[in-house]
Parts: sequence; C-alpha cells; structure tokens
Amino acid sequence: MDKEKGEEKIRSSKFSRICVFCGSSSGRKASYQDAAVELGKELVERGVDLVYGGGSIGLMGLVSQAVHHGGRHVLGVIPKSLMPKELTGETVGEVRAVSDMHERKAVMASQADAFIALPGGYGTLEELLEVITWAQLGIHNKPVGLLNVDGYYDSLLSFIDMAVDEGFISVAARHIILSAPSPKELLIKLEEYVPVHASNLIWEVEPIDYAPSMYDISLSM
Ligand SMILES: C/C(=C\CNc1ncnc2c1ncn2[C@@H]1O[C@H](COP(=O)(O)O)[C@@H](O)[C@H]1O)CO
Repeated sequence: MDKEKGEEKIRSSKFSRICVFCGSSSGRKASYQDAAVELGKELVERGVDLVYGGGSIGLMGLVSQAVHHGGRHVLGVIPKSLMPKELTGETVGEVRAVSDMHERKAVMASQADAFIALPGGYGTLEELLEVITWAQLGIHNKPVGLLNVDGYYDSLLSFIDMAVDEGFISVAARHIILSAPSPKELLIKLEEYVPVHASNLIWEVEPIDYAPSMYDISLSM
C-alpha cells in the first residue's frame, strides 16, 4: 500500500523507487524528450518514486518534472559544486547535497530498486556502466534497463555483443542489461527480471544513509 494525496493507493509496481540516468542535454530528436516525459508518467502510473542526478536541465529536467507533477516523490542527488543554479537549473522535489560524484552515485544506487538509462552522453554512460559493473561483481542484484529510444543504444548493444563474442563479457553478464524501445515495455522487463548473475563476494562498505532493498545481496553500497 502506498499513501498518496490522503488516499490509499495500491502500488502497481514491485519497485518503490527507480533511479534514472539521462542526458543533461535534451538531444536533437523530439522523441528523446517525449520518451523522458513518457517515462516519468509511466513511473507515476505505477506509483514509483524517482531518484536522479538532480537539476532541471535536458532530459533530467523533463523526467523529474513529469514525476513531480504527477505527485510522486523526486529525490535529486547533487554534488555541492554543481549546485549553483546556472549549472543545474531549478530542481523539483527533494534535493540532497553530497560532497562529490562518487558519493552521488553511491547514494542514487542505494536509494533505488532498479535503474533505467534514457539517452545521454558521457555522464549517462558512466553511471550506467558502473551499475552494470556492480551487478556483475555482485554488489547489487537490481535490474538495469536501457530505454532504447529510436535505436539510440543499438550501437552500444552491438558493441557489448561483440565483447561477448570476443570473450571479454560472459553470456551471464550480458543478461544483466535489459532494453526496450518504450517505457512501458522496459518496465515490464524490469519487473520480470530474475537475476542470474550471482557472486560469493562479501562487500563490506560503510553504509551511507541506507534503506535496504529487497534486491540487495548484502549491505554493500
Ligand atoms: C557540468 C556542467 C553542467 C552539467 N550539469 C549537470 N547537472 C547535474 N547533473 C549532471 C550534469 N551534467 C552531468 N550530470 C550527471 O551525469 C548525467 C548526465 O550526463 P550526460 O553527460 O549529459 O549524459 C546525469 O545523470 C547526471 O547525474 C557545467 O559545465
């Protein structure tokens, strides 16, 4: 059950909060911007809250505003040095200031039950690849999905398939990445995801303001 606007509302997702990585730019095609808004509305529809990198610029702004206007909680995690408004714009929802980019990623990851990457640039790719690597190492078991709007991630997926063929990524680790062309299809895949990539490693890191999730293997981030 999920309390929303004074009413009891049944959450139609098994996720409480999803982390979205996306461009601080809007991209050239309207379809990228439309997908960011559509993803935000889909999260609202399913009663899912958002954690993201803070800021109102680019696709980050569009997805966060869609979730906030739909009445769901938005948590933006921003390094103090990025907080001046000319860098990130006016952020909606709750803003948590952190000391650096490493802490930002750790907080975003610990606060989410799943990850979605919309189209984006270096920042998005770096955040995406880090959570995939963490899944491979068994630091978490949370689903990771690419919103492959208009085939934006086709060449990345082809590259990863090539890396599997060349023996640098295992077939099991390839299954960590889910992808779909629309938010609805992607969320269904994330909901149905069964982790196959297990690790026996025990991760012992100081927890940072940590709310454990059902997807965590150990208290790890
Ligand atoms: C660095 C400058 C402006 C960028 N402002 C950003 N504000 C908040 N978060 C950001 C910003 N730039 C990157 N991020 C993070 O990386 C991801 C997007 O990066 P991309 O390279 O645009 O894909 C995003 O998820 C944020 O976490 C002033 O020059």
